[in-house]
Amino acid sequence: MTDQKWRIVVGCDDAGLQYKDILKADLQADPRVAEVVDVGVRGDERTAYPHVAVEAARRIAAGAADRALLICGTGLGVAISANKVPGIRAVTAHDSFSVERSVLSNDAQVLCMGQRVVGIELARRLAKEWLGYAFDPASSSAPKVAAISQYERLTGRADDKAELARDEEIARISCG
Ligand SMILES: O=C(CO)[C@H](O)COP(=O)(O)O
Repeated sequence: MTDQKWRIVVGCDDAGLQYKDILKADLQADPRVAEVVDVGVRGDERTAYPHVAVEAARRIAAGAADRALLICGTGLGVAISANKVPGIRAVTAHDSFSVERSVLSNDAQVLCMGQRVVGIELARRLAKEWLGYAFDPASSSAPKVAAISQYERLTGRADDKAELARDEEIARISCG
């Protein structure tokens, strides 16, 4: 459980619009939520899911939001896209345990669901449960999440010299 009030971004493509709007209304009505920012799509918009997901993820990476809830047909494309933004850990989850562990094990800031996969009442329940979890930086999961960040940081380096240093550092990363 957490006392934190979340700043949340919601987003979807046309295949996730109905769920996004319902979940957005739930989040706006939840006392644990400080702010909900909708990055689309709305109405008849046809923006493809990668653009919406990356926009949402960038807001988190920039510190303007804490979390994002993204919906597409499957919840897969938005997760893949959001994960392209450095520092972002996005997951697709349609069950209670995975939603819990996405936060407590993985410190995932982005939860993705598929409107064509999960029923709306389960999606609503999962989003509600999701708000109740906060990652514990003192937990045994923290070094594993730190290792993910290290891999990301090191594999992002471009030049040859850095590549050598990167490989050496990668070899030293351990979740021990
Ligand atoms: O589910 C989607 C992407 O993972 C999206 O809503 C539909 O994508 P499409 O099958 O490429 O149209």
